[in-house]
Amino acid sequence: MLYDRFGRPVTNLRISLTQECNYRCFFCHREGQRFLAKNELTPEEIERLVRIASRLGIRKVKLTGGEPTVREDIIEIVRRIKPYVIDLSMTTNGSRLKELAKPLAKAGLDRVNVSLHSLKPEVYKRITGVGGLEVVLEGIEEAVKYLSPVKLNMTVMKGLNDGEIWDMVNFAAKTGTILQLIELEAPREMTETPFFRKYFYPLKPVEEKLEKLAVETRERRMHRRKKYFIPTEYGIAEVEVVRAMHNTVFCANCTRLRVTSNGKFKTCLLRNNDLIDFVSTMRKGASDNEIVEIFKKAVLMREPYWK
Ligand SMILES: Nc1nc2c(ncn2[C@@H]2O[C@H](COP(=O)(O)OP(=O)(O)OP(=O)(O)O)[C@@H](O)[C@H]2O)c(=O)[nH]1
Ligand code: SF4
Ligand code: SF4
Repeated sequence: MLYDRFGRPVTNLRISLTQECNYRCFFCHREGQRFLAKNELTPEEIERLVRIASRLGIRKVKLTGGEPTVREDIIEIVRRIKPYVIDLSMTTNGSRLKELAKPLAKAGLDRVNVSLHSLKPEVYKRITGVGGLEVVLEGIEEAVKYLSPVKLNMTVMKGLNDGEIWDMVNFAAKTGTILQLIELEAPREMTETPFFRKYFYPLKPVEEKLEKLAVETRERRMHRRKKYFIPTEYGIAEVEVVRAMHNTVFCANCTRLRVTSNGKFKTCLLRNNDLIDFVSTMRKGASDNEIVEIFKKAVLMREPYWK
């Protein structure tokens, strides 16, 4: 197991497979990547990286984007890396889940997180820039059959979807999914922008209400996020709250290292000076041990963002 200078173990890799996306969500953080040249990692390179990571005790991998399912070789990637991974998940906008849920599960994907910021077609379109809510709902229905758990990611934004939180709680119970309520987040220097001020919707009061209503509460190791079990007319809804802004506990319990789609380690979502290239070395014929050294260097550069 690798530990950083703050005693935080690195147990997860978040691999961005591409910067491309078929949506245009106006608040998109693109996993903290900015203006990268395409140069995407190949399935072989991703497999090699994950195999080396497993030697270092990293057995949880999340595939992200952009939108990971726009890669035509997504099934191959999942199939190649599953042998090294205990918990293999993906975060997706859900637009291709209807046709991909079953083959992805067959290839070895364990679970999926689907962005679902609204149940109203017009609001969904305003947020994603493209619409297509119906297809995503069908994709979620299909995903529940083959992947477990299916989580719904709802980024809550003032004046847009903040009135839909409780509808979404019911929807999660009804569909047997887990709801993640996500507070809008941004690097320090952007928190005073008109954009952020306009849409930031603090989830603390919502969390206090969930706390009161919950029949049970659990705490996850990662980020010490709380999970609430809320009774609804459809049964119990599981609700997680992701509140990263100014949250020192969240960062103190951050156990993930990011990998950019063009082959660099990225130590934190919100930093922009933290990239360590590994793919150039890999492409020059480096040994596994040389890649391990780059891994260690990246882990030693990790620092909690809010502290
Ligand atoms: N600041 C920060 N925010 C994160 C981090 N991980 C996830 N988030 C936020 O949580 C949102 C949802 O993340 P997902 O990709 O669905 O994954 P997750 O919920 O973190 O992971 P699992 O619950 O294990 O599936 C992201 O869009 C971010 O806004 C992190 O390490 N740091
Ligand atoms: S679906 Fe995800 S990657 Fe695509 S634009 Fe929206 S937030 Fe960004
Ligand atoms: S250090 Fe904090 S802000 Fe950075 S990735 Fe980890 S949890 Fe997110």
